Amino acid sequence: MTADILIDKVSVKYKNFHALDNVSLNLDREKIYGLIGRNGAGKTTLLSLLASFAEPDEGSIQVNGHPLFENAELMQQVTFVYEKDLKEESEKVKTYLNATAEYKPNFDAEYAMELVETFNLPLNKPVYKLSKGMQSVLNVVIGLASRSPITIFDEAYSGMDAPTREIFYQQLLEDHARHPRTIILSTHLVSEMDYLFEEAVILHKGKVLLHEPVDVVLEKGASVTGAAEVVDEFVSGMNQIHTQKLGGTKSVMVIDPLSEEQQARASQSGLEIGPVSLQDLFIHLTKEEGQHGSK
Ligand SMILES: Nc1ncnc2c1ncn2[C@@H]1O[C@H](COP(=O)(O)OP(=O)(O)OP(=O)(O)O)[C@@H](O)[C@H]1O
Repeated sequence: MTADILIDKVSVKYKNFHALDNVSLNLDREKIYGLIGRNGAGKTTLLSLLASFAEPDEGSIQVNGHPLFENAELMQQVTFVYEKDLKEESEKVKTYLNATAEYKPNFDAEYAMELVETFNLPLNKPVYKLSKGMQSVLNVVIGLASRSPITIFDEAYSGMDAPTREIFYQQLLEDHARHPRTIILSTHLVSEMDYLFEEAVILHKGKVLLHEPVDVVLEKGASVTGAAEVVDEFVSGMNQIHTQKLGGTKSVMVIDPLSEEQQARASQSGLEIGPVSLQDLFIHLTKEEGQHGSK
């Protein structure tokens, strides 16, 4: 089974505050989604609904055309990986993994053992004695080996060091290619993880600000790099969202898409044109009045 998710006009309220405000999203099966948003944007609230931890106050969520909430069969198809507190877990890693496998219908024990070796996870250590990073690894191993049609990683990597995260990203891409499924990655590590995403969803103050394929997002603007004075002249009058300067070289992100004529002119002037970065676009789109970046 693979899964389509239809989130239709969903709102979640805490007293008068809307954590989610009329959110509609259609998530196609087998894609990898990046869910990004500033602190408090509503990411975990949304993902908790997909994990059936709660029901929306308004609107509905359907998976493959069936309402998700309290649907035991569909809930079995969802794995929600988050920074779970494991300090009460006294059983060994091996026992913990075996126990998890029992309620995950697609769990691949052989793949779990491969991951244990790859990440150097100590099978005979009690779970509560694992370092914070290794506890994240255990959560992530369960997420990958569960092979659930809907797999959600909610900032599940914060404890992991950079080389370990890199192994996770590689495993995720390789296993997704072997066993395509819907994967949602919520993260603040946008520039590190953007290459994993097929589609990006930006949540802002409980609303969907953007939902588009990443390659379309990257065409919304451009980075212009070259000799500072040539760059300055070229981008003059354009909507500039980020500037970096190193010696005489300057790189400016603009969010005007460049015409063919402009691209030709840039290359004649010795300028290098690249895509806009998802992170810069995200910062730009969610900037509050009065907040300034490195411009
Ligand atoms: N139980 C609750 N009671 C009241 N407000 C809540 C509750 N849970 C979440 N909120 C509020 O809802 C908003 C969205 O929270 P949420 O945890 O979904 O954000 P997030 O995008 O995951 O943030 P972060 O990136 O900081 O983890 C926040 O303003 C938060 O304070």
